[in-house]
Amino acid sequence: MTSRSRDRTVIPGPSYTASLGTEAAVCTAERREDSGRSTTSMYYNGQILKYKNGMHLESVLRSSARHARPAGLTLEYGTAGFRTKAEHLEHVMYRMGLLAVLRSKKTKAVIGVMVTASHNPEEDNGVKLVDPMGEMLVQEWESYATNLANAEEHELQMVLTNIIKQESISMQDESCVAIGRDTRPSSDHLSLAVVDGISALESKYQDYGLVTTPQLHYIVCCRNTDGRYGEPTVEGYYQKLSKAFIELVKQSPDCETEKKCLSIDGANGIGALKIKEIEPHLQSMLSLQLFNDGSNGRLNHMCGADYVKVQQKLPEGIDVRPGERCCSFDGDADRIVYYYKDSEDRFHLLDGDKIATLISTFIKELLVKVDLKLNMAVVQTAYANGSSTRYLEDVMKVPVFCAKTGVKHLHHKAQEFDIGVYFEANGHGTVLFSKAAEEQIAQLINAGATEEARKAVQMLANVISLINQTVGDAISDMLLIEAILAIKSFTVQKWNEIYTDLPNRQLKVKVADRKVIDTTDAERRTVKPPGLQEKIDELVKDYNMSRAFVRPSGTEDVVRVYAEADTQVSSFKQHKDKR
Ligand SMILES: CC(=O)N[C@H]1[C@@H](OP(=O)(O)O)O[C@H](CO)[C@@H](O)[C@@H]1O
Ligand SMILES: [Mg+2]
Repeated sequence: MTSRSRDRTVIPGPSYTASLGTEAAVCTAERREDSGRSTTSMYYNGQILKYKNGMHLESVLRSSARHARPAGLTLEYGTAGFRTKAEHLEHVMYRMGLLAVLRSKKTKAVIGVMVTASHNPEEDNGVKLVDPMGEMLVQEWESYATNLANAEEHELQMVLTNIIKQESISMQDESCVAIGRDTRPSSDHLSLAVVDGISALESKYQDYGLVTTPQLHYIVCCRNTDGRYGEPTVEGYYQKLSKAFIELVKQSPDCETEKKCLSIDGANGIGALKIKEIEPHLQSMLSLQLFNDGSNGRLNHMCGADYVKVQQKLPEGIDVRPGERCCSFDGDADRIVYYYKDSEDRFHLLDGDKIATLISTFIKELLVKVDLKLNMAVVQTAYANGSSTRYLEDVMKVPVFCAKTGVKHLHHKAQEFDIGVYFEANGHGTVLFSKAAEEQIAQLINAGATEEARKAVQMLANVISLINQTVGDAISDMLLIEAILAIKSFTVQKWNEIYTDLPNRQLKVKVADRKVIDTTDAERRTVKPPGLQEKIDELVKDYNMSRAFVRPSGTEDVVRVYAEADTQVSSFKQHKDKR
């Protein structure tokens, strides 16, 4: 455990010389211990490095000693940043504070740092960086993050210098970092380590405290667009979303007569806190019943979106009456799934695929009414239920694309269209509108030929305001879904009947080294180890409408196995055979 005292200035370790870089650019660090004093000099291609304003990154090393890296621990910036047991993450937090400052100087924009491990168990934690427009950290910087997190103490200055040089970062440029954290017991302490890293590089920062991941993404985007995306505060977020929601719901046929009711499983996390905050803004247009609000249960324990999706059953701690609409958030409120139980006590899940279908159908109908020819596509992952893909392509005539797991991949693909609807089956997703699409819609406001067209264009404009375009957002998605159901007078059962899911199973398998599995074709086929894909093909071919794949997880030390087929027995049998 490292000390948080601010007066420890001793850098442990012997004198050393170390080099890093390519032939063209070699960065060398040299440290001398002399009569108890330690000095570190940095050289770049043989030239001593001096940072203007006198910074030698010495203070970085001094503070770093307070957040020592556990020996032998190697981590990777994975699907959604770093994630592992919270007690192993202090050095990573400190170093991501450093990296966020460099990224901020490079982009000349506010960069976000979110401390969360999303759906992982309470004892885990993690961190992810948010880029200027509220997107995930650009992929090229992920390797910097990994190198920094894994650097030995004596390599730290060198790794930093290398990033500064490679990215031609001017250290005297201004920088600012926005920090957020979830409700895990470790998050408060770990976010202080982020602050320490930011402070070591003398950067500005703003700590937004307890926020959902999407709220931090929203704030970062607002800060970097001079408020054009909205007011950069949690209150601004509530106002923007609730205004758009109320406007939309007013368009529903029975808006005056029927109050919509929804039960929410808050996963005992940050989403529950934030639901309590937004509810008063909704002007009783929606009656929310909150369960697993964190007052006693453990975060994500037998509850939350991941539990419900993977286990395909009701979470604990929620009181469900037959036919009632319910939803679950995950631990950082960027995912949502819906469900209900029928009169025969059967559980029905409406996951990200059903959400993508509902939203894209609604938008397509509005586009037809407005007579706008915008190209719209749905982006899914290999985990999307085969029925949803077939329905979207064959019935809805919407093009569907498959991206690798992880929101950054889906987001990237969705940006290629005027309107890109992307959802992971687990309920993580949003809708992206291109600038051109937004402009065309804005121009049509009040210009519709008929009352119906005017209403439709207004609704499109409100959808744009309601959906969090920076990242998937449980609260924003929930409000959009509720508005659509109200406008279409859909019950949850009617929504569920749009298509019937193929029975499916998802399992986690612990193996010695998950990295031995390598995949291709958006993770739908394995290329390594040899022979594995052939075995899967052999098993799958005996079942109707069947599909199965395996891939190493990017957030947990497991291999994920997925199978679907025409009947529950078939999809389950494939799994058992594979084990
Ligand atoms: C099958 C599955 O649900 N995978 C999840 C999970 O990634 P893995 O790489 O599968 O561990 O966590 C990601 C981050 O939350 C999420 O984006 C993704 O969808
Ligand atoms: Mg999450």
